[in-house]
Amino acid sequence: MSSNDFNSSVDSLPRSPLSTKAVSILKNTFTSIEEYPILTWEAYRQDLNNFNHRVYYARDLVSLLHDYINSYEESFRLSPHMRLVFEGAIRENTAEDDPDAPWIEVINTIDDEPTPPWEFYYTNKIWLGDGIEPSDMTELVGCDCKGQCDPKSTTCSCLMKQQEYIRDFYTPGFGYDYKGRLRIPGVPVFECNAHCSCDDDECKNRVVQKGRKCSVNIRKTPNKGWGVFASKKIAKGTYIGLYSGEFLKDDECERRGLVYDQSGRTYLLDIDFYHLKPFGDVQYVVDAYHAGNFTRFLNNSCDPNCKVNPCYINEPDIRRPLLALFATRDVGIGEELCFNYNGHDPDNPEDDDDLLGTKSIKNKCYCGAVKCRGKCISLSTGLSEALIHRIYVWLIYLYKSLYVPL
Ligand SMILES: C[S@@+](CC[C@H](N)C(=O)[O-])C[C@H]1O[C@@H](n2cnc3c(N)ncnc32)[C@H](O)[C@@H]1O
Repeated sequence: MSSNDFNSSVDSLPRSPLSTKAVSILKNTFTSIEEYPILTWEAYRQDLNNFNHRVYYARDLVSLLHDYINSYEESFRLSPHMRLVFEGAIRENTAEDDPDAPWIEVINTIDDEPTPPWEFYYTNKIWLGDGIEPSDMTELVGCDCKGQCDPKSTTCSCLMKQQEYIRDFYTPGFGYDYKGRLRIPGVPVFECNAHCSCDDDECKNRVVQKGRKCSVNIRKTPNKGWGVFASKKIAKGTYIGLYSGEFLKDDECERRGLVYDQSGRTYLLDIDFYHLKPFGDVQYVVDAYHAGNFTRFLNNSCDPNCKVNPCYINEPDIRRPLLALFATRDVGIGEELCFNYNGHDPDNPEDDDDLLGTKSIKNKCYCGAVKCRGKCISLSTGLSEALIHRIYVWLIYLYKSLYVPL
């Protein structure tokens, strides 16, 4: 069976109708020298017809591969060869968007299960659920920089956008340092996007969109199901992966949550960040149950080494960030990658109230951390770490402004 069979219905390409705004811009796309038209980037990029912003709808997700495998008897499904099929499916489904990412091995030294359950479509993409509109690309603003974007620029519109959120932290610049590592965990990151004129290869403000560089494996744990482990050292601030899956409205998530609660296993991750508080309660959720990548196997820890960070690329709507995982400290070879499902700071005792107040799954937590709270709840992305950092910066600022040398 050709592997393309499994991907065949994935091409839901919307032909976005040209808005009045875009049509009027189109007329200005060409200037000319004598009778020869000159196409300018400034005009070109504003014509939506020139971009192939592909949209993926959850209704187009395919389950052919796992239906096929699950139709066989257990002896076939539990054959050790299935491991290679699983690893191959990962490579196959990410070849287009993550071609340089290191191979992900599936390892089980605990029991005979060769792979995690065949219950999801492996993907790095976001699949829009029912009632979710595609991003309004007419609103996407790109910068006019040439070559690399400069973190000291006074004109880069992506930097200006980033500054709106990073200014509080008294550390001007992009969300990433020159090595592409996240500078302040929890602060939303605004990467350069498809409408920017900077150089895709050179610009340092493009990290998540370049894909995974770190080496990880999916390994069975003794009492938490499957987990994700570092195959090589991972430096603090390194991008780990995108929490991909179905992008849903919160009401659909509530409905699914009831079902998942029965099984004691959930892959629902709320889009719940401090900068979205003005919009009220959680509006969107990513569900990695039916579609997702290795990040769906990251387990909860009360002393985590990773964190979910909001990241914007080709998305003008502030309520719809991507959920990007980053290492929050240096991670050694063989160490399990985990984040705190509640997004809470493990050093903050007040977080216990929230933990007890939640209505979602409460499993016994097997994270093994010295400061383990004993309970593991549903996934959420709250950001107390960023707030603590902000308070810390304010205190330094206050101290500096009050300090009068003798
Ligand atoms: C997002 S999944 C993580 C991957 C999961 N271990 C698997 O095998 O598919 C979340 C589920 O993993 C389990 N889990 C995650 N962290 C845990 C922990 N620290 N202790 C116990 N169970 C955990 C819970 O069943 C939880 O609902």
